[in-house]
Amino acid sequence: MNTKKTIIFDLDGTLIDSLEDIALCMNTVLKELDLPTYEINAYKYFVGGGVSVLVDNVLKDLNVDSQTQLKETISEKFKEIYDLKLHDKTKPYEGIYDLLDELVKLDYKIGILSNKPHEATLAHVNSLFSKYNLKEIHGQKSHVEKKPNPTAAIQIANSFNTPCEEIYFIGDTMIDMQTAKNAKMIGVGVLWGFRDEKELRDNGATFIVKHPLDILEILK
Ligand SMILES: O=C(O)COP(=O)(O)O
Repeated sequence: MNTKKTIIFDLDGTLIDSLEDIALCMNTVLKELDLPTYEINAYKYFVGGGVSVLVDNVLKDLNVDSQTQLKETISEKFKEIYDLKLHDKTKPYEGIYDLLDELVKLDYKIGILSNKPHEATLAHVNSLFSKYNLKEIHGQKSHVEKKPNPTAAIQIANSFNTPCEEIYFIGDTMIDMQTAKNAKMIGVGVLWGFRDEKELRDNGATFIVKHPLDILEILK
């Protein structure tokens, strides 16, 4: 029987499908500033590294002066609009509630670690997952290095009093698989999110799953 009973989930692209709301908010900002916008699917490759990487990605093909100032303006406006919006399109992926129900029944300790700003992470988790009463929910905080730096993942392991080697880290991008590797956790790459199997395997995924409930098979 498996004695490993702790799981850390990434948020965007793993627990929740947030792509459209992120894309709509960023496109609103870009339009406001008379900059080119992007198709929703392009954002699959822009998201994962936090807001600053998202902004770098939307700016990378533009030959604009004073990028730093522009970057700051876009980041601020994006955070403002994203915080205000009701995120009506953001939903857990099909099968996520069933998975969490099972994990709670099996007495798993569950944490969430996102590169989404901390306040937005809390807001989403509180609105969509409050019934699970999760104790370790962490977004990007100014004083903690973001993923793939392992610091926050290791802090969660310490709070749960579980050795890192026994923790499953579930995510949908290379950033998550690198975080798992850097924290010496077991990386599980999911294929319903923003990236493909090759990226997840190339970045150290120990397991790959196609549906949330497949995770239960790994835990057996
Ligand atoms: O908002 C982001 O860039 C990433 O968020 P995630 O870490 O939950 O995937």
